[in-house]
Amino acid sequence: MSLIPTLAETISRARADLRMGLPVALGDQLAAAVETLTPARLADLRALGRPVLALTGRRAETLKARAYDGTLARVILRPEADLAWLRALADPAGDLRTPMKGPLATERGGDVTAHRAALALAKSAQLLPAMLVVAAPAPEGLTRLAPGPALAQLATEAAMHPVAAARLPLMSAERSRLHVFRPDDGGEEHYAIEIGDPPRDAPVLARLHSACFTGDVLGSLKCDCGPQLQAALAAMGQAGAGVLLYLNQEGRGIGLANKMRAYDLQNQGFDTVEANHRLGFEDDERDFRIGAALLRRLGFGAVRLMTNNPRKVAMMQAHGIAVPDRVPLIVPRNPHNAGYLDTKAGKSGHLL
Ligand SMILES: Nc1nc2c(ncn2[C@@H]2O[C@H](COP(=O)(O)OP(=O)(O)OP(=O)(O)O)[C@@H](O)[C@H]2O)c(=O)[nH]1
Ligand SMILES: [Zn+2]
Repeated sequence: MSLIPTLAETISRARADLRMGLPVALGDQLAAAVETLTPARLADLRALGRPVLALTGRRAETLKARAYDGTLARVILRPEADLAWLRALADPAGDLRTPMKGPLATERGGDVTAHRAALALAKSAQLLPAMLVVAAPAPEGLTRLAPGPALAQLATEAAMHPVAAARLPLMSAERSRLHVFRPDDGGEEHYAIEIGDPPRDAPVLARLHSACFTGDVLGSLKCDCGPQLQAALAAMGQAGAGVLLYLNQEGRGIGLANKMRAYDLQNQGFDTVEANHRLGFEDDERDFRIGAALLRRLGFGAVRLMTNNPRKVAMMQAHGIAVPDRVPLIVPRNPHNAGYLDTKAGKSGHLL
């Protein structure tokens, strides 16, 4: 029956629920995001059973909590644990000011599929990956998911559909078209800027640009995104042909709010990679299959990829796009981005 939501559609609802502060049912567990939880909902969840706080292994490492499940830790709540305590475990902003939150006891053994699904959902909703999970039947009206299939679906590539396209003359290239793509799972829209009329049977000059509101729009000096965006468009304009994908994966996939949390940690002395880890994220949470899918949808099978990031090259190749050529995209350093560029070169393997 086509009017019943599909698994992908139900996941989209679950994302929206978590962002609103509503718990979702994952099999026989209820899961709520600590970031959006209210005192009333915390009290009601506690009344249903014995909740644990699911954290990523990254966050657990900073908190010195044992992650018995590898990339996941389940912190046991003490009787006096309140929302402020949970928030302090979820959000590293106050780690240096109030370092002693523990010692934290963590659970071992048992099935953690629901906890893993809960953390994957939090990340895909661009919330802090800290989820309160309690074994309890779902009250009427909550979104329900089977945790195993939900996890598998989250790892599945959403089909991207072209929605609209129009001519858009740019300063760097007058003959340009902007295409808008929409995934079938209610996720973010992404854009392709096609410059000139690149032939489909030859490698196209291409850039996979990840959204950076601060760099692209505001001209932030902290990163190299704005100048890279302009330089890529200028090079394509000069060459007379190219394709720039503008992927809405702000902050390497963690979203602008979490990126600002990461910047706050960077102001406390951590580098860009450490900041992501302290928040509970991997250094790069982007899904590069989207870029490959868009290139394919536009008819391109081979690219001359403008990037300094060898991972992007490897990801394109792994997802069926040939990369016969890598074109470096070096932009000027300034006192604010020097540390960031050094970390990308030193820790993330960028060729700068
Ligand atoms: N989490 C996080 N994201 C950042 C930070 N600085 C910039 N970004 C994001 O990083 C992304 C920029 O990466 P890109 O320039 O597309 O790619 P790259 O991996 O640096 O590789 P290149 O192709 O060589 O530029 C954007 O989504 C930015 O919002 C940071 O300190 N923390
Ligand atoms: Zn940036």
